[in-house]
Amino acid sequence: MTLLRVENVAKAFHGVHAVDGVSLTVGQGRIQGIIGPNGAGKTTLFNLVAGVLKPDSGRVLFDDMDLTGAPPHKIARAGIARTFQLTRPFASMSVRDNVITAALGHTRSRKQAQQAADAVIERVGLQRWRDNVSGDLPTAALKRVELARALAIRPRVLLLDEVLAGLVPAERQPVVDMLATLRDEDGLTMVFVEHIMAAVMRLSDSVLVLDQGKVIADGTPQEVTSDPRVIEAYLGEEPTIADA
Ligand SMILES: Nc1ncnc2c1ncn2[C@@H]1O[C@H](COP(=O)(O)OP(=O)(O)OP(=O)(O)O)[C@@H](O)[C@H]1O
Repeated sequence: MTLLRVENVAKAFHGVHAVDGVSLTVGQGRIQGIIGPNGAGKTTLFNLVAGVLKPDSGRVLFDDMDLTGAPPHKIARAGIARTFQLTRPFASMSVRDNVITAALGHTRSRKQAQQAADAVIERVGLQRWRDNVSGDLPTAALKRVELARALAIRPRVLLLDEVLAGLVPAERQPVVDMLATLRDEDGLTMVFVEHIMAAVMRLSDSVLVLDQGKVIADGTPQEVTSDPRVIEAYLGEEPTIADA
């Protein structure tokens, strides 16, 4: 079953076609990777789906609801959550309060929000940091807080924007394993933008490749990484293909 359908969306900034007629369908319980060189339009595409930006044209459909141009809170309430490339927790709040605050977007009951937050904190392995002030956390833990905040609204689709960026290789593997578990055990549908190709290869059911706002390839990880256009536009210049 298709859960998220992006139809021919476009967005230009002062004449720069950041996203130029991109379509995408993501089935329930699938993981969709998005790759491409810097400036390809990946983050802009996320922002169009999450309601941070309104498309100039095209549509965003989620579970057959037309969410095109809807504000971020409405999109979150419909079941689409996102993480940001740069983490954005409230620095002076504890990890637990940060996650409770996010959970309150889903429920008005403080007790339910606390229970949801505690469950999510355990799910992402943040128990030892639970009562720490978020601003004091190392990057790897901050990334998990970002993930926990997104999961706290109990999304049906999770948009992950470079969740592995800033992590050393030893820190990446547990996060990749966690994402695989979220799909395999919780049936969570994910769309993720990532430069670490080992993670893209391991996690993606399907990969969309963007270059200069356009789709240049769409297929299985094996198909797109052997596509000469993708090698020329992206992989050839990036040493990350064999990175762990
Ligand atoms: N708010 C904005 N105002 C003007 N131009 C923008 C804005 N956001 C993005 N752009 C431009 O749109 C194009 C696509 O940018 P975008 O950030 O979506 O690419 P990206 O694929 O996410 O890149 P990266 O891998 O570096 O994060 C770039 O040329 C960028 O400069």
